[in-house]
Parts: sequence; C-alpha cells; structure tokens
Amino acid sequence: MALRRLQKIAVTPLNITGGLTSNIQREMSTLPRVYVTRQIPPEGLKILRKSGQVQFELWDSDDIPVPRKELLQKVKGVDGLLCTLTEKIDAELLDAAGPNLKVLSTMSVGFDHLSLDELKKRGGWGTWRTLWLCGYELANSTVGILGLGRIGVAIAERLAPFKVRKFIYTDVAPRPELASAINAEYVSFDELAKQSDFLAVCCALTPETKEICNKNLFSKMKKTSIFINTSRGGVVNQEDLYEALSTGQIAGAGLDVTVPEPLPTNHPLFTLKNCVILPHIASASYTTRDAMSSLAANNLLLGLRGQPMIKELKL
Ligand SMILES: O=C(O)C(=O)CO
Repeated sequence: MALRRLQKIAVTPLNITGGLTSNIQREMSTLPRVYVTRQIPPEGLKILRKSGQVQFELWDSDDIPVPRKELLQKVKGVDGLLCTLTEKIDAELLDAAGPNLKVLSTMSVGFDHLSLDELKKRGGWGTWRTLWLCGYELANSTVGILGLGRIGVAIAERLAPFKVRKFIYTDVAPRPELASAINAEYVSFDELAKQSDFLAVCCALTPETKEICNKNLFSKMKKTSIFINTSRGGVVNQEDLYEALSTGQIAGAGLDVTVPEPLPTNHPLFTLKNCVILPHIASASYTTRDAMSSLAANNLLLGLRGQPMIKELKL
C-alpha cells in the first residue's frame, strides 16, 4: 500500500555515543506510534520519553542493525520512524509502513540511505481513489436532536434542504411548538440513540445532562452513525467517546466543544481519524458575534431600567 501522508523528513547531524541496556522498549498508550531502528544515545530517547507526545518501540542493539525482516514487521502502521544511516528507507519499507507514516527522522547528516524519489512520491495528496475520504449522506437519513431548543430547530432548518428523511428529538418533555416547525418526532433517549444516523447534541450543560453522552448512549448507536456536539464538552464522557470511536462502535464525531477548551493537542481524541475537533468556533461569524454582544448589552440596559429583558434566564 502506498504511503499518502508523509509530511516531514528530518536529517540530524548527531554524533554521540552511549546507549540504554534494556531490550525492546515499549511505552503503551494511545499516542502516535514511533519505531526507533537502533539503540540511539540516551539524550534522544529521553526527549522522546519526556515529550509525552509519542509511544515508541526500539531495536535495542548498538552492535547489529535491526534485521531487515524485523524492520519491515516493526514499521507496520507507525506514525513516525527514527532511523540511522544503516537502514535503507526505500519503496519496500515505505509500503510496509503504510499510510500512517507522517515523519521520517534520520540520526545522520547524510541522506544517501533514503530513496528521495520514493519519499517525494508519498508526500502529497496521492491519487484520487474511489472511496477516498467518503462519508455518509444526509439525504434519506434520520437526524436526531438531543435537547430541542432554538439551536436544534435552527440546525434542522439548515439540514432540511439536504433531504433529511426524518427529524427526531428527545428532551425532558415533548416541545410541540418547536417540533412542529421542523416536523420532528418526539422519541425516548434510547430511540434517539438507536434511530439517529446523525445525532446532534444541542442541550444545555446542567447537573442532569453532565456526561449524558456516555457508553450507554454510544453502545445503542449504529456503527454508521455520526455524533455531533456543539453544546458543551461536559455533556460528553470523552473516555467513552474515544472508546466508541476507536472500536468502531460509531462511525465518527464532530466536536466544536470539549473539556478542556481548547483540547490539548496531545489528547487521545486527536489521534483518531474519525474525529474532527474545532476550538469552539461554531458561532464564530462577525454577524453572530455582533448580534450576541448587542443582545447582551441591551439586556443589561433593560435590566438596569427595571424593564423586561429580551432574553432572561428564569432562575
Ligand atoms: O453562546 C454560547 O454559549 C456559545 O457557546 C457560543 O458559541
């Protein structure tokens, strides 16, 4: 299989001796996987370890280079490869590594052991493929809304032209006045999970909704369904979401909100190909932010004058 997403190649003019004495080193986590092809001097290993950014495995010998057969096995699916000048990085090796490989770093100033043509070939988008970056269609789908308020209705109005077959929603009680505007059917929480092809969370974060989206919800969803959260990160149990996405329990997630915000770039959710994360920007248009600031200012002035506010949170 061809490598499609090679992003960086680094050459390193290091000349340090020394090393670790243990056999294969393995740090298990959900972080990007790196293979280190040689017992490199401890400073480099310390940097990798301390970074908290990667899990790595090491061929722990300074005397003999990793046998080619072993190397071809070990590089399968890695995100990064740290090699030395004794490893030939050619088409066979890059194919064995596969499409996850993003960075190749060599502990050498010379780069004659790297097949530059093969590396270049794998640096761009690659060729168009029939199922490349395919997703699921809104047409004929069932869209579920968890918490139907003005935002849920506005989302449904925007999705309807894509020929959604059916809108369903759940809330503490049916909300017929809002639901009628989008022809949405009230269902139970379980039915919402079971039927939704796209499930959009639009509820407020309250003690009742905290982590309401957890393994109980995800385990009832279809394997082809997409989970969307634009409300608050706290309504989701992120460990359960990670589990559901990484095991294929659900097909994908789009998150505008997370805990914390912004989500640290080494968070396990960022390692998933089926999770798109934004830094809370769903309302980030000049018009919307102007409207939000005007509303807040007008509410304040009305309140100070003792008049009814345009939007008042009933306590
Ligand atoms: O207004 C809010 O509460 C927001 O989350 C803005 O995106």
